[in-house]
Amino acid sequence: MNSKKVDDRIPVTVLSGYLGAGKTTILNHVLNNRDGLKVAVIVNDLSEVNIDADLIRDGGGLSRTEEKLVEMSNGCICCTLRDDLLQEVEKLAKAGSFDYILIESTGIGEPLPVAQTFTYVDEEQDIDLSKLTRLDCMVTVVDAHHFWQDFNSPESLQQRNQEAGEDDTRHVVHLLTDQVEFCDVLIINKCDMVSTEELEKLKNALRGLQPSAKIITTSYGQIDPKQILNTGLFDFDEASQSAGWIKELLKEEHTPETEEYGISSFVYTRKVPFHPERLLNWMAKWPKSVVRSKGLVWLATRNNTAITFSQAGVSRQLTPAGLWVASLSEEERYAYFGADYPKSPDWDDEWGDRVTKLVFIGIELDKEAIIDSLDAALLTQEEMEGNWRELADPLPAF
Ligand SMILES: Nc1nc2c(ncn2[C@@H]2O[C@H](COP(=O)(O)OP(=O)(O)OP(=O)(O)O)[C@@H](O)[C@H]2O)c(=O)[nH]1
Repeated sequence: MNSKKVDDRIPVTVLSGYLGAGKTTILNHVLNNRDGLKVAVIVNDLSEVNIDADLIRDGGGLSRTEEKLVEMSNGCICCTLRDDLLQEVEKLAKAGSFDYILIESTGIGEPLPVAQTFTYVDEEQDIDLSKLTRLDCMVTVVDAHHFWQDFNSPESLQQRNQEAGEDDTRHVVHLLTDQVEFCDVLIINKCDMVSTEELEKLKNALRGLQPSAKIITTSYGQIDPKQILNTGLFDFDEASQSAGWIKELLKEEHTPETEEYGISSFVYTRKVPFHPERLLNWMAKWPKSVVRSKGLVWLATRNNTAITFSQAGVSRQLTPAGLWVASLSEEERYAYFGADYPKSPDWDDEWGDRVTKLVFIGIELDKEAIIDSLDAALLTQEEMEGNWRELADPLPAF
């Protein structure tokens, strides 16, 4: 007897990617080459008028009787329309008449919360999509022609009138980074608009940001549908850890330089705090070769607070991440963690878990110059012995 378990859950592919990257073009191409699959399509548009839905209705060749196009407008499926997405997908899956669900997210949508919708049980609505559906593939589409312009832009979505709501303070580069760092397949579209050399450079940089995804290059979305349908690629834990900076941080052994694809990355680790003013001066003269960096920073003047450092393109941020475990009293540690408080691998008797640990990803990185200039921003021996509170600190209070 064949004991192989048949997975009868309906597979789902989600397309994300910044505005105008080519999601609808790809979707229509895939629909026109769907090889008999009965497909339900969900198209999400931030505005009231769902233009993409019209384009798919006109260009996707969906059967009016056997297939379905669901429009989700006036919001984003990763936030305001999340509940509606749950309900729509549940309805489609329960209908039992489709072989596949294809979702096109809005250009300003983040893929991670959409993926979570398929993997977590929604207690409030009592919907567990993981019983009905199988998230097959998270796809991010990148515009080869516009990528660098957007990635290097200091603009926020609000400045471009593209925000999801009044409290949406995201910058374009953060959105692009979130989209690229969370996917199984990365489609570089509009390759007709760049030279071979430019494309190679872009591919290298994207490979550094996202080392796990399959990268496909195309023009006008002319991909083989098999590359994004029934791939079996999605795995939540893997996707959550697929960003280049996480991979580098988790590596047990740091291979000195990965010259593969011309990209290199390294981790800068120091158990000496930074002088805040010198660190800010260093950040102001940002090394152009660095595409992405992220990690934790130990600042002398904020000795109790671990600080997250995140850079993508021209955007650089220092934000509080929480207290160092070492800054807590024994009673506080007990209250937070019980008898066994976590000791990170970087723990030492003098400073506990305080550490600076930064991942740098870039093209043709001058690693030694970066390390030397960062070292010059650490406290000197003399400063280590002085009063840290008196050091110049231009950062705002957290
Ligand atoms: N030159 C060129 N143009 C393309 C390519 N792919 C799509 N386009 C054009 O780019 C524009 C945007 O494409 P869409 O497929 O609508 O992009 P989208 O990501 O769905 O856009 P939004 O829904 O606004 O986020 C359209 O005018 C397409 O015809 C391509 O590979 N090369």
